[in-house]
Amino acid sequence: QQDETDKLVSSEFPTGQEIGLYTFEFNDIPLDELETVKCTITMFTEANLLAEFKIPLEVMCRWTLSVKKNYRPVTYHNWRHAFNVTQTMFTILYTGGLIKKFEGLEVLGLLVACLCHDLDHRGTNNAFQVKVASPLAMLYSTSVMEHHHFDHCIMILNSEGNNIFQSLSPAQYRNVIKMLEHAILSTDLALYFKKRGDFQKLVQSGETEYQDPYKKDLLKAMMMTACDVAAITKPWEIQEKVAQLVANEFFEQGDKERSELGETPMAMMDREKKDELPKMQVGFIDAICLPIYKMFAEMNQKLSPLYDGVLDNKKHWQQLAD
Ligand SMILES: CCCCn1ccc(=O)c2c(N)nc(-c3ccccc3)cc21
Ligand SMILES: [Zn+2]
Repeated sequence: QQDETDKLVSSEFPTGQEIGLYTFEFNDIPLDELETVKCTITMFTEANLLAEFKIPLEVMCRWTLSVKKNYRPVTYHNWRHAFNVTQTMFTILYTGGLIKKFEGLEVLGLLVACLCHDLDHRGTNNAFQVKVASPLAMLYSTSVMEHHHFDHCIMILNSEGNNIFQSLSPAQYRNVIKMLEHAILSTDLALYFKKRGDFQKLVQSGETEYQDPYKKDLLKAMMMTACDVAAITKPWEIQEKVAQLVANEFFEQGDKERSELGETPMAMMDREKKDELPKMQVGFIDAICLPIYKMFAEMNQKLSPLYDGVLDNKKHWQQLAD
């Protein structure tokens, strides 16, 4: 652990421009693991967070390596998913123009929340935890996995030499931890459905400031969801690969439901219905994706590349479904 951190601290870091960090079409696939770690540190550096919050580079490197290590090598909900979600948040802020609505501490909270939002994911969803009465389901009654992801995030911050918040004042520390909990819990899609009606009203009312605490929290929650499913907005060559990863992880859960529970899994998780994937993709896009990216595009036209990306992918999936 120490030598890995030392090597990273003394290595060369790419600039955001060089690696396309500011584009919605960013593609992690050509990058190796070490490059994804360096890109993560470049995001925090170029957001001026290491300087503003006096985060020693060594602590930043050690913490980033710890976060990566605490993602399991599952098919979809792995380190690369967290890395991609974080890069999307970075681009929504800096290229999408939302940065001017937030203080530095909020930007720190949002990027840390993205990187940690699926920590220690087992490749199975909340319903599965409850069905198998997993230890996590015994701990938390709602948003089971999301509570665990937050808990795991705190555990890493409390580990020796991993506290990137070490220079924060007690008030700042309390504030950023509260923001982490809110942001990570809001990645439970069940909460997105509850909240998006209110966000829709806000966007339609022409709200542009989002400075009122309630409005700002609602915007942050919607930003977390927009980043969490952003793979659906990527160029088709990337989207079709990621969709297969998501489907395969669903199928692996379906296999467990058959073998461990003797249950027939829902269609989305039933590999025997894999030829229905294109139709299910269209359903997923219509139900979850188009609404949220349409709202963001209406809020700020600099965010329309996300909406355009989903529309393009819907066409591809529609053709495959016909
Ligand atoms: C755990 C939630 C994952 C949500 N998700 C995030 C990003 C994506 O790109 C995609 C995707 N392309 N497809 C699906 C999907 C697959 C099979 C049936 C229904 C939906 C989900 C998805
Ligand atoms: Zn996620």
